[in-house]
Amino acid sequence: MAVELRSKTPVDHEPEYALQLAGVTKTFSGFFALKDVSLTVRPGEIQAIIGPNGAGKSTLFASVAAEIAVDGGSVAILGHATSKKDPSSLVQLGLSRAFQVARIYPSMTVFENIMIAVLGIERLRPTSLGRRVGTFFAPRRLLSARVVQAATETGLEDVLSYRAGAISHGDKKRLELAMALCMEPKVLLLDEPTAGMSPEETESTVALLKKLHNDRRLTMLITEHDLSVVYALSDRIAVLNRGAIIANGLPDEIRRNSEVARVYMGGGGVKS
Ligand SMILES: Nc1ncnc2c1ncn2[C@@H]1O[C@H](COP(=O)(O)OP(=O)(O)OP(=O)(O)O)[C@@H](O)[C@H]1O
Repeated sequence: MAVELRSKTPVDHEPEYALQLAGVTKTFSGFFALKDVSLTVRPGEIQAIIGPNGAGKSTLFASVAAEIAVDGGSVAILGHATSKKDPSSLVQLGLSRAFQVARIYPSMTVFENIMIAVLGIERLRPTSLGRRVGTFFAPRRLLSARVVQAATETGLEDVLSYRAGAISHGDKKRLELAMALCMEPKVLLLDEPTAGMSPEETESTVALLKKLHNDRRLTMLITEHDLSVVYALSDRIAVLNRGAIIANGLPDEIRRNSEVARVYMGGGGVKS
């Protein structure tokens, strides 16, 4: 008689979508900042959101990060609905965010800044008993090793002892990225990752993001005004205009889309 063999532990299936927005609407005093926005991003994809000023990009990011409540529709991260969750519980779901203007502590050292992020995630980490572990019990040597690892991964190992306010603009953005990586994200939101950077800093940031994406198989949602960065990084590009997605496709499809060219660039194509 054939015996059916079954594993005793359930298989942990990866959800089909790392990020799913379904009919998301957000109004400010009756003005539609987002209008019935639906978007899906598969695990490991880099999805860009582009669009002219005021299109709704920041509102979309804030909706995904649960920093604002949406008026209609739903957002799910790795299969979990985010409604009624606060931003810190989204960290536990696997979401981290880096901002256009790096949110760091300028009077503290680079090491101390990263340590704050490491301690933050330690506090959120559940123990095998289902409790949240206190930071007091984690050996300092181990925590320090994680700080150094994040700094090395982002190219900050030589400036660990510097005051964060005194490092270059590019390094400040790397520092925020290092802090976001300490949260061990599966989905990373990147708001203008190369804003204000020199061409050299932009080039090395694009290379760093590609490397992090490959090494960690991160899903990334990115908004960026520099289209050469968008084309260099993205698997798919969605175009927002007046709160609605007017196109979403492969970089080449977006480059050739005449409606995108009309609303985004006033005609003439979407150039990198
Ligand atoms: N808190 C708010 N109160 C009122 N209106 C808002 C608020 N936040 C955004 N808006 C409006 O919603 C629309 C979308 O704004 P949003 O900042 O999301 O656009 P954006 O695409 O990020 O623009 P930019 O590229 O200039 O940063 C704009 O018309 C903006 O004025």
